[in-house]
Amino acid sequence: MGNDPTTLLPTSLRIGYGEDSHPLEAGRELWLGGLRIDSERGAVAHSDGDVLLHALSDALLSAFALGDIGSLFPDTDPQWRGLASRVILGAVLEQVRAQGYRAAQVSAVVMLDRPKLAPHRSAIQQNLARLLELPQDRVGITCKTSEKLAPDHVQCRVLVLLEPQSL
Ligand SMILES: Nc1ccn([C@@H]2O[C@H](COP(=O)(O)O)[C@@H](O)[C@H]2O)c(=O)n1
Ligand SMILES: C[C@@]1(CO)OP(=O)(O)OP(=O)(O)OC[C@H]1O
Repeated sequence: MGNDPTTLLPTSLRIGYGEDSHPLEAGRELWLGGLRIDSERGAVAHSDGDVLLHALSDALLSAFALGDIGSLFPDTDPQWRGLASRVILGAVLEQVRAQGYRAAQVSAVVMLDRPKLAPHRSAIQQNLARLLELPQDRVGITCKTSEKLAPDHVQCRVLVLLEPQSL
């Protein structure tokens, strides 16, 4: 590896993992990855209930042991009611930048029985890539049904790899 400053030392990489889930209810909006998805039911939440942005934000915070989005935006605080989750992600990305890092790759699994998400995958991927300033092929989105094990919930798991801004 020598003294080449561009050499990628394994210890300079960070990894973060996050999860989120919300119950589904008729008359609520369904937000995923910063986009509103046409659906008969949406997430019951204090904010817009975007499980993908919540799990991603928690994964980014976890990479630096910075707590979780509930500590930054407590759901007991009325000022965060109806909060757009892109605001949460924006605040978290500021913290990531303050550590001298940026996202390098994201891998997300969204679990939802209905509606079908595959038709929205590319739009969600594109929006996440834009928010994270990443090429689209660095944002993987897997859509899964729960096989009717959790028909009344939307869930998400996210793994994120981070690299120093200096690379
Ligand atoms: N809400 C969803 C869930 C899944 N899909 C797509 O359906 C395929 C099969 O899903 P399984 O859970 O049975 O593995 C898979 O290709 C998913 O992309 C979907 O579009 N929307
Ligand atoms: C985002 C916050 C704050 O509005 O509330 P919710 O929308 O209920 O979502 P959750 O995933 O429980 O995350 C933490 C919260 O404090």
